[in-house]
Amino acid sequence: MGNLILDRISKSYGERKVLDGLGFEVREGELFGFVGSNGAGKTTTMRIVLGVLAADSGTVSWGGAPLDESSRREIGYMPEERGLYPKMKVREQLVYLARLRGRSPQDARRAAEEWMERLGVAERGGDEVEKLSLGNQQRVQLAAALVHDPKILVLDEPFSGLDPVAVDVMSQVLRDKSAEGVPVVFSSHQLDLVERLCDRVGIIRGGAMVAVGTTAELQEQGQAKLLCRVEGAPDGWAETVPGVLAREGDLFTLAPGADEQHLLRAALAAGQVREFSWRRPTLTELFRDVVTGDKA
Ligand SMILES: Nc1ncnc2c1ncn2[C@@H]1O[C@H](COP(=O)(O)OP(=O)(O)OP(=O)(O)O)[C@@H](O)[C@H]1O
Repeated sequence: MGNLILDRISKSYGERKVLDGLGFEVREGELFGFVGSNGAGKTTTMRIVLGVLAADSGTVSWGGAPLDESSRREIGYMPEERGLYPKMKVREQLVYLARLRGRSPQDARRAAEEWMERLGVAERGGDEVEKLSLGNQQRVQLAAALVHDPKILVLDEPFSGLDPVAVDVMSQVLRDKSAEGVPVVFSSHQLDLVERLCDRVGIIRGGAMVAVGTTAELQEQGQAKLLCRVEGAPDGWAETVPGVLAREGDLFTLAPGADEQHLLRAALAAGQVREFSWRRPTLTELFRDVVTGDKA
């Protein structure tokens, strides 16, 4: 196995620089969430890892050696523009893809059956891909990424459009693959899911990584807020409390070093205090801060 390392990747389309010295590492056995706004460069990055696109500069290595044609065969890839043959039957297609990556006919057939079963599309094995619903096509697409027993997984928005049951199935498969030691990187706009699932998260903005770490590490960098819920308080009760910088509903942002006891005392004086606790920012809040530039 080994770590997947992207180092100072740059890529321009004509005059337009899309990736600007991007670097990050997906460790073996790690589930890494790759997030960023539309057009930030996620798909471009993944296609460079795959070798479908060439970077202008920078390197991609795995286990200490640059990725080459042979090591790229060990990647399981789920492209954003799903790449199945619509007229080919599900089972045939999976066997074909596994064979293409060098698996024996028996291994390819066995793996196709196993993954169809695991991903809940076994009864559709004899159907043409185009006859499946989009969500089921996506399950087949994941099977296609897994059928050759990849040592690296790169998945472009694997969760988009899936129903909650399929999200759970997909999540468990990714967890299991990473538990086997495979570095798994996937992009997603579903940040609650990324927060729940990933060991580490990288946020890309303007073609560069602006934050990388575990959710807890990123939360350390974000500003904690105070949740203060008071019943029966008049509007504007907190307006003159020292140290309060901003308020959104029951959430208060305090000035650095401000004493939260001022707010508590004011709240007790204003009404019935039902909740009073510090709250770390969610990944969605951190993401907003980072992509709008507040913490970049
Ligand atoms: N073949 C191309 N020619 C010119 N520009 C391109 C090409 N492919 C992508 N781009 C541009 O590169 C930028 C990055 O695109 P990319 O698809 O990598 O973003 P993304 O982060 O995957 O976005 P999304 O979340 O919307 O999928 C975009 O501005 C896009 O318009």
